[in-house]
Amino acid sequence: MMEKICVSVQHVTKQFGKHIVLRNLDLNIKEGEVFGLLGPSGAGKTTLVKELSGLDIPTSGTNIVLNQRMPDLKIINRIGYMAQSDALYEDLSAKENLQFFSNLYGIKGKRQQERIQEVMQLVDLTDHLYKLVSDYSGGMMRRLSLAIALLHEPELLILDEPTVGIDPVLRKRIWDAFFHLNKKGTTIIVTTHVMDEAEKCDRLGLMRDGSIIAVGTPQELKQRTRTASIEEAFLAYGGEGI
Ligand SMILES: Nc1ncnc2c1ncn2[C@@H]1O[C@H](COP(=O)(O)OP(=O)(O)OP(=O)(O)O)[C@@H](O)[C@H]1O
Repeated sequence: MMEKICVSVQHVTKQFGKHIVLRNLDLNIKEGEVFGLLGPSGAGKTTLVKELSGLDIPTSGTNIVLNQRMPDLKIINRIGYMAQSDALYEDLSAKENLQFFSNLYGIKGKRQQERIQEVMQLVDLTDHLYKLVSDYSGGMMRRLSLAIALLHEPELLILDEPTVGIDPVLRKRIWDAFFHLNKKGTTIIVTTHVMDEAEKCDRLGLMRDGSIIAVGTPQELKQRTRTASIEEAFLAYGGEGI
């Protein structure tokens, strides 16, 4: 079977003034995979996923997402993006936040009510639907952000450190939700520092200092470097530790 490409990063460079943040990156992400971007703080992960989400543009090179050159408004509607910091209206309830974003996506009426129920169930916040977001804990806010990213049933879900500040039990629950969506066909790109999360990905791109230093399944990366863990593999590829 021919594997379809969901994301193609082609010779992408990003500079902020003299500072080169992405160095001539090339990367293909396949449809239906869970792809992890792993690297230390400052490696350029957020910069890359922002471009893939259509929120930023490269200085040079091309990002193709779902067969279109980004940024592209039609494609943005087919992507769910969860940023590192939560973009929520804290003086509104969770439900009002969900309604607001549903309206932005053009999800209305009965369908809106159904989707709100579905996504809140998925992130296990059904009991807190009417609570003001200002009364939510940090972990609850992260889950609400995830629920919002899922409202319009995106084909591609881009998650920037989705489980930061979330305890292990909830982290597992959130990853279960990712796998559930992935089984139904959603492609997932996730940035992480967390090794056990990296191990859960189908493939990983190891990033350091604006470059992708290796790509492969967790198994491949360990085998190629004859190491026992992703962390050691990262070091063997010339990473400086995460
Ligand atoms: N708007 C900006 N202007 C100037 N420099 C920026 C800007 N955005 C990012 N950078 C720089 O780009 C580099 C890469 O940042 P980026 O957030 O992409 O890294 P990261 O791998 O996602 O790190 P983290 O895990 O901490 O989020 C950093 O050195 C950062 O300071």
